[in-house]
Amino acid sequence: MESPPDNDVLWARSLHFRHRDGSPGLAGVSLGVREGEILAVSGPRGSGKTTLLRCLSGQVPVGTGEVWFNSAPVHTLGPVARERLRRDRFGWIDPEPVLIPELNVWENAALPLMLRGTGRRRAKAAALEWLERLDVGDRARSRPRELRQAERQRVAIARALAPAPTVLFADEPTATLHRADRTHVLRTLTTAARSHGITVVLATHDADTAALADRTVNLLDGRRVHTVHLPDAPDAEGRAACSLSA
Ligand SMILES: Nc1ncnc2c1ncn2[C@@H]1O[C@H](COP(=O)(O)OP(=O)(O)OP(=O)(O)O)[C@@H](O)[C@H]1O
Repeated sequence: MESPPDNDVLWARSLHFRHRDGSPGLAGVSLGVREGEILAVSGPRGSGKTTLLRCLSGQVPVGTGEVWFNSAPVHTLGPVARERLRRDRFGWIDPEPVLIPELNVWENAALPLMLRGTGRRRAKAAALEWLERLDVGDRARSRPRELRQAERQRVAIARALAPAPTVLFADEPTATLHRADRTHVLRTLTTAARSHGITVVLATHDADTAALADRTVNLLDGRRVHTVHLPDAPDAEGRAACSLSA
């Protein structure tokens, strides 16, 4: 078995994935993510970005292929070990914020730290620090329903960053935000990741968002491609231009 390169924090080889209903998800994706890197996974809707992030983060078991984290196999782990890995080493941001309505904002942001065993006081301090950085510190005692959507997404991002995960998976984290909010939140996220050495895998179909990353991997129909050029208007045949990788 080929071993992953030492400086890749995540490494995947020939990932194939089919959804439960038989829909194709991934068709032989290989990639490496270097430590501290911000990697954009780009491609049009339905190209497999979310599926790839879910496979890399151990949310779902891969069909065939390998996923390695810090030179240890993830693809051979059972559900409990994968769950522990996700809790202790990974962070996740969904396109839409999923917060617990019964908890206030700081409790939501502190929850992953407390689940890892951090005491309530320290978890609260870390949560408040990140909420401040994301400009929602003044909403710390509010319930999620009292916040605007953009504020809720900032809370979800603070919650993902507070435990300083080794790898943060961000699935279209600013897709639902207005342009001004989007730029600010993305810059906060990438600056925070760089200053804390957090590796980020960022799924996006937006070229401006991908431009903030160190490197971009393009997907189309569950495969890696060299380029995915999405013109403003569809070309003569109504399709985006693309070229398949070897
Ligand atoms: N749970 C599911 N069951 C069946 N098919 C699915 C499921 N989730 C995704 N798919 C299909 O798998 C393919 C890849 O979907 P995926 O969500 O990974 O793409 P994506 O690039 O993240 O798209 P988007 O930008 O719209 O989120 C699509 O054809 C999609 O319809």
